[in-house]
Amino acid sequence: MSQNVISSQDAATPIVIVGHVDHGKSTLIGRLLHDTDNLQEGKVAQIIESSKKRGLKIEWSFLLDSLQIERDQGVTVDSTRIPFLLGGREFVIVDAPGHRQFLRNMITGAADAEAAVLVVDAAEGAREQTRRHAMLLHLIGIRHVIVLLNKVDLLDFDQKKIEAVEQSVSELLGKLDLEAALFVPASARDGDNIASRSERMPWYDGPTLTEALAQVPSPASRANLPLRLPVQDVYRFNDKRYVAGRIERGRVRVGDTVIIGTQKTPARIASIESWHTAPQVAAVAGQSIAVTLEPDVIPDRGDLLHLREEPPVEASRIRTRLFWLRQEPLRVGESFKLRLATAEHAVTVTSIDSVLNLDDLTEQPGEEVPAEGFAEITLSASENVQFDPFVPGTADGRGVLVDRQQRIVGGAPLIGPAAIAAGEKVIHPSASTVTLQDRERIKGHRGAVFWLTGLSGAGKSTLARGAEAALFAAGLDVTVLDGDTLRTGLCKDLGFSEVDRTENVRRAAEVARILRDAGQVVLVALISPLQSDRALARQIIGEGFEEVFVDADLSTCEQRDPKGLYAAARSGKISGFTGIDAPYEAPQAPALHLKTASGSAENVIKTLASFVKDATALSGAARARS
Ligand SMILES: Nc1ncnc2c1ncn2[C@@H]1O[C@H](COP(=O)(O)OS(=O)(=O)O)[C@@H](OP(=O)(O)O)[C@H]1O
Ligand SMILES: Nc1ncnc2c1ncn2[C@@H]1O[C@H](COP(=O)(O)OP(=O)(O)O)[C@@H](O)[C@H]1O
Repeated sequence: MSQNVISSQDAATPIVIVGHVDHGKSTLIGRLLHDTDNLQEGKVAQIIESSKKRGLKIEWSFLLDSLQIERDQGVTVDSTRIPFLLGGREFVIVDAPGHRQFLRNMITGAADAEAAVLVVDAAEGAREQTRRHAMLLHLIGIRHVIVLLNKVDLLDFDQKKIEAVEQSVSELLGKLDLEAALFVPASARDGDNIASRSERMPWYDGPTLTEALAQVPSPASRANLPLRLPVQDVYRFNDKRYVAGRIERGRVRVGDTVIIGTQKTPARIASIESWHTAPQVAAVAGQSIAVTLEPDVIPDRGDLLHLREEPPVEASRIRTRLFWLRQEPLRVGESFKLRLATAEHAVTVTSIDSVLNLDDLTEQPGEEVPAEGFAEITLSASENVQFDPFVPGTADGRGVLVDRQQRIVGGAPLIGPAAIAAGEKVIHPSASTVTLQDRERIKGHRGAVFWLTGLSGAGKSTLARGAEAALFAAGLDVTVLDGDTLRTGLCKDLGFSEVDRTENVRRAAEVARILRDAGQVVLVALISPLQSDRALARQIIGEGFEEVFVDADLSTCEQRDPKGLYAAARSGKISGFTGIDAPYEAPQAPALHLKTASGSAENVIKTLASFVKDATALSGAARARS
């Protein structure tokens, strides 16, 4: 390599350690760090001291408790990363506290590993979590699995017994389509076959754990992969235009012709520069550089620079794995930004293809992805997206979904282009480029839905219309969706059967959601008698749904009978009337409870209007921006 070629650093090899509770994971980590001389001075004394206090010999698992837990910012949770050196090679132990956190960390890139140690108590054999962890390793795409058969002292180091356990674990892994690279019989507590060969198992001639780790292939050198240089910034300096970015993979040389983004403009690399160095002739993966181009084309932030012969995948419909982080479930039709390296693309979820049940790890078709759910979905982008399909342990295809408030709502590794199946109903909802913040700034308040529920005659329409007038006068953009009004148009095909009422609620909720997304304050006045229907409305609307109980008892409503409907129901002229011969389920915990059986409507209208005003007020920071 010539002097003025910038080289990338060799990365540490991340190893994830998993195992059923009590099978000895923590003890193994403690023992491994100790036997490989990776413990800071004083740590061993500390462990001996705490073990003594509890009347134990040496309890290596105490080490984990005393190690500093690193919590990365953002989406990272409970990720413990412990660096250690083995024969001059750097490793990082990624501790996986529970399968959900493990999955979350792996998907969002917080814990990246290509190799795993699966700890199995040899006396107990594979247990439920062993199966789950193995399945997750398979799902994540971990290729190199070392099975540590721990606590073999409990089997008296007996070759036959140990080989029988090996056989049964091997069968289990086989069923999950996972193959163990190695089985190491060991006792983590005593140190047998961890960093030194056990004298108590002369029959075993395979590697110790540290020898097995040394055999784990190093992370592939990214410098030898096809060039990917995502544009981070374009700026002018001294009359020259510089295109800046970090080389994700591959290498670039002065004189190379690169292709820029989906517009596919070719340009020659005229020079390569980086901070505090003389101009370079070449640079490789891991380096942040600025290049000048000939001709002087202007790429956009997020454009991928690559070589013509080695293009990335390009697609607007993308099969995507998803780990869903938002509390409210994900549904088809929702729009997000897909953040991929420096690029951001507007995307919409066009289908939820399968949802993984985290309890039994079966994949099933699903209508929605629950919080912390794992699924395969199809994303459709408003333009072509360039990417390399997801590979564990690399930055490839590692998308993240971001909502309108710039919060990360899901890890979304991109798997590949999604084919259109024969007969499939293909929809491509478009995503708005007007942000919620823009709308709030213009309107001076938040969008939200206030869902008024109550018996016929309880006062829903009176209160909603009264509050509408007051709020409008106060400058709010407010709309009322009233049952009777909707039933003269959008819902005129619906009656009052349970199915029709559910559909009525669904349509009203969908309309309310659109209006809320447009920044409006929406007052919905529907009997919506069933809890389950109101739960559906809450789910459709998501954030900004407030349930308001308009509460008057049946006899008051019947006395009022403003439309003569109770009389008609009592005399049998209409059937299935709410409160008479159809159910009404009162809300259990409404955001606002308005009692309307006595007192004037005006006072209640004031209460409702002021509740709405408070709930839709912008925060100080948002007001300051507007
Ligand atoms: N069988 C039966 N049960 C209840 N209500 C009936 C029925 N038949 C007609 N109406 C009139 O329809 C209005 C209720 O419509 P909604 O759309 O609010 O009802 S629902 O949410 O679908 O249950 C309701 O209006 P409100 O009095 O404003 O609630 C009635 O005027
Ligand atoms: N405190 C109150 N709040 C709301 N309405 C009241 C109140 N007191 C009396 N009313 C009367 O009750 C009737 C409620 O009818 P309406 O608003 O159509 O109910 P709903 O839409 O729930 O069927 C109206 O005639 C209204 O004037």
